[in-house]
Amino acid sequence: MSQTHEFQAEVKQVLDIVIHSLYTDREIFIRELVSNASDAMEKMRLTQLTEKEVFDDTAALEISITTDEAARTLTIADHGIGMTRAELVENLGTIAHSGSKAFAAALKNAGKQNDAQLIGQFGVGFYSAFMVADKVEVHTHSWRKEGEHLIWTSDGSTSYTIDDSSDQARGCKIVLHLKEDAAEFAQKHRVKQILEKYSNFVSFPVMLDGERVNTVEALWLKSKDGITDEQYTEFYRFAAHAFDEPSYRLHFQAESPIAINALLFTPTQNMESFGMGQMEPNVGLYCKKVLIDPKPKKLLPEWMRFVRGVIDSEDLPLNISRESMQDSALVKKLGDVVVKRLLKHLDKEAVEDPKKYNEFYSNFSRFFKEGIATDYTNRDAIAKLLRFESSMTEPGETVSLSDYVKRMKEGQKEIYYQVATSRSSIESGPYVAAFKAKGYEVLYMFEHIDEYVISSLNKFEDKDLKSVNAPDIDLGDSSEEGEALAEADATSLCDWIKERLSTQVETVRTGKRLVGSPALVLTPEGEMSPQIRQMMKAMGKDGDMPGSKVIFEINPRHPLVRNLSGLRAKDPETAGLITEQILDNALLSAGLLDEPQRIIERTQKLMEKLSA
Ligand SMILES: Nc1ncnc2c1ncn2[C@@H]1O[C@H](COP(=O)(O)OP(=O)(O)OP(=O)(O)O)[C@@H](O)[C@H]1O
Repeated sequence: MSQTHEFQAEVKQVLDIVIHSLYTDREIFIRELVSNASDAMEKMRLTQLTEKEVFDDTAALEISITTDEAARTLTIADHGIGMTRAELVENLGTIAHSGSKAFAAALKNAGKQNDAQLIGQFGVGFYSAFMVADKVEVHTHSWRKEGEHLIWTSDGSTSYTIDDSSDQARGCKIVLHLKEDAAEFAQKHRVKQILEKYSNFVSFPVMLDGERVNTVEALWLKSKDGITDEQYTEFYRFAAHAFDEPSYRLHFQAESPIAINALLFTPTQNMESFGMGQMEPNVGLYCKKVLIDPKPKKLLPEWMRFVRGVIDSEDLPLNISRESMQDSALVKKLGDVVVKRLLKHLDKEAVEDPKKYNEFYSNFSRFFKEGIATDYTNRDAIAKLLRFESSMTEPGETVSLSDYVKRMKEGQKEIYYQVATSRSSIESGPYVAAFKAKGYEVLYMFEHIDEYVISSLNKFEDKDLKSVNAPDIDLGDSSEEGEALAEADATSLCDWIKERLSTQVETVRTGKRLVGSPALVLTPEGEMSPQIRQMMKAMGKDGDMPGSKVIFEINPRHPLVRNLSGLRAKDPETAGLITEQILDNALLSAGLLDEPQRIIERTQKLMEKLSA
């Protein structure tokens, strides 16, 4: 029965670009199709361990590639799991997989001129066949006995058809009818040259026109000395279906507490930053070269989902089912060892080449912060990998918590930080000046989640992490010069302010930590901090937040405050307006000013008075 289906809209868009853009590196389609064939056979190998009823059970697990120059075709056949009718529709008619999803998302944000570049960055999996072919046939039979022999055909325009096929084998046979300008891919020597780059990573025989082109070897089991950087990169791209360069790699063997051969990579590009939702875990679990699970969920902690690669352990029982594997103590131990090694490795790399690490970190910091909040076991090691700007760094440069602690001043007991939207809002605000005056470094954090992350971390190397706007910080007397209000005057001014602003402030007091600014506000202990409030607001949850009162600290040395003390007897109305304005300025600096429009009216009044 012949059926015609329309491609999903996103697929049409992707295909349109694949077909029409002048992409220079077209040969990658072979890597994509061979890697799909290899994936399908890895899945088959697993299925055979648990399923008794398998169609065409004796078919050899190998990839056969055939070239036909006269017919201008290239055929890639495997005996993997194949596809049912529904799977054909789902897998080849919609954007189901991560690479193309990210590509489609990036397309939305990019101008037309970048299309070709974009394909280079993401890859489009199966659809890359249409870069070189004007017709693609997929003959397939699923491993399920009740499946049908089917042929999927398309010219890559708007639709595809599914017909019955006379082909009798399990798996997929993909026939590419090559475009005139892609005739080279029907030449055996050309295809061989391409296959040589990575066919050795395929753990099944790869046959080209009946001749074996690969020696099956698992790169991760080889000694590091015999592997070049190019081979590592090719492997990363092949195994992770990636198109970027790996940023870091870790290749190690260990015997105890458990036998491990691991080869791990971190990407350069953060796919989640393209607005395409969460990545799946992507480190395959093997036992003696046999894939047990391509995407094991509980092997590495969830926040490490950006890591790619392979973990192989001969201690794992081969017939372990995926479900019981996830809860196995052995797998947990395996994960623990690998995570520790990887965190240590990143820490070492970060110290050796801070510039490179900073670049990596700027793309992946979100994952590390998620790790701090969710991965209690590894929290301290992850904390070493965090980086922040600070009062002692140039804009854009960062410091680690370890370096912060190393350069803490004598007598300084805590690690100080401030969360705000930008460096300039921190530096023009009233909080940091007193810390700077004492020579204490303040970490600058620019994301709302930082507050939450830091409160989960709480301590680093036994030092408390403390926000500069915590109410209980005592820096001793500040070094600011200048005459202060007499204590009695200051107390009576505080009482007067408290009375006027009682709906907004809980306490009014003179503060020692103020340098150069007239006042600041602090959030009382136990109240929601400004950053958490903003986070709630951003999530639309501010409706049920109680309006909280603040602690208002005034600077008895500041001329404005000293003048105010006298003015309140002479001209209470102006003094009142000025006091309200000082409070609003302080609330604004703290990110707590909810009704900024009231400032306009008040400054208007003040200006009228001034100009009279
Ligand atoms: N040879 C094959 N045998 C069985 N299924 C296949 C084969 N080739 C492709 N598929 C199915 O089609 C889907 C889409 O393939 P495609 O290459 O576009 O993406 P992918 O390999 O899943 O994703 P990515 O390249 O991002 O890892 C695959 O996930 C798989 O389910």
